[in-house]
Amino acid sequence: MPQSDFKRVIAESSYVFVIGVAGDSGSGKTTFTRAIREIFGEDLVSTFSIDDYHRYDRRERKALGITPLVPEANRFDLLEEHLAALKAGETIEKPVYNHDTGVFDPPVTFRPTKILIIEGLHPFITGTLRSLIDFKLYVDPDPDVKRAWKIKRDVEQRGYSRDAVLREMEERKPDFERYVAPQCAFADAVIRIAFSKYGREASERRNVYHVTLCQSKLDRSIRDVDLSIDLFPLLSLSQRDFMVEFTTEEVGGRTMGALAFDGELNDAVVRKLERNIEIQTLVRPIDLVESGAYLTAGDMAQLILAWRIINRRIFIESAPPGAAGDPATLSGDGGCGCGRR
Ligand SMILES: Nc1ncnc2c1ncn2[C@@H]1O[C@H](COP(=O)(O)OP(=O)(O)OP(=O)(O)O)[C@@H](O)[C@H]1O
Ligand SMILES: O=C(CO)[C@H](O)[C@H](O)COP(=O)(O)O
Repeated sequence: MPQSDFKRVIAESSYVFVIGVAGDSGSGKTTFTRAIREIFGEDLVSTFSIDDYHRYDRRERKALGITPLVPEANRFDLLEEHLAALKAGETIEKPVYNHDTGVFDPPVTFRPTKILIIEGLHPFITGTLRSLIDFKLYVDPDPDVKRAWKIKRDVEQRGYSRDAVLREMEERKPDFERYVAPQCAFADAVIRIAFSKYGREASERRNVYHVTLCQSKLDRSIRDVDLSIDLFPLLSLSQRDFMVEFTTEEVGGRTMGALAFDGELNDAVVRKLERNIEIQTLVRPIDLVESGAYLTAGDMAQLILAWRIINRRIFIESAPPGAAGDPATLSGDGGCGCGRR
């Protein structure tokens, strides 16, 4: 496929490309989904949370003594049915779980766009769901990062006390380990986030984290895809600390490439990468940071993931019928190395 055709091909194709984002509550799924939506353009991307497919409202869960992480507390059969319909380009009547009230609002009409992102606790839990998702991402912050994020959000924005947040996190832990964490074995990419090696203050004040992007290996090379990172400006312009490291890791019984970043990078290092994504998506401008500013390890991971998603979408378009599934996505068999809680 020639460069710059990505957005046109997507718009003209009937294919609905589904991205699934899995992770615990407060792990950064919504934040990441928002960034991907910005990169691809609001017109191409729609998204919903699979919290809408809870079976019980908050009071009922309390009466039953179960958490929303237990599979039985969710309507995966309905989610499978709806996702299949959306992939076929059909409109659904989607349930709505209201986090402010803890009960269900009336269903809403939901129309798919050419890129659909579903995010939540269990997007990869059944084989049917996995087969309907084209790109699977598992978001995995370290426990102390997740605790800090969740306390900040739930206390400041949702009106809970610090103790209530900590108590709930503790109560959910066993179900998280049992039902959510094992899904990372099915992910094409896992993002791990830890506090920065340059100090927790850098994380809390400037959003600088140590981010590791674990990706399944591609079994093919793709024409017209160029992941350009320019190291020259890093050597000549950067005045801040930065590190990049590549290792291989066992994740969910598979070997994944793990690219770790920490610190802040001069924006010139990724200008070529931004421009390449721009040329492919026709979304302009893709400017994660102002010129002369610094971008964080998290921004870097988002850009690389966006590129990886573009690769997958291009592959589907150019692959012969029946070859669209990436073998790497189908090999997960539990026993995951993530979810280190
Ligand atoms: N990459 C990030 N960098 C800094 N802070 C982040 C990042 N991702 C998430 N956070 C912080 O963590 C909080 C929770 O993130 P977010 O709402 O994206 O999580 P979630 O997984 O969607 O949670 P839930 O499922 O409970 O809605 C955010 O309010 C934000 O403050
Ligand atoms: O895990 C969660 C979100 O991913 C929530 O705990 C779940 O959706 C229930 O929501 P609430 O606590 O608002 O009743």
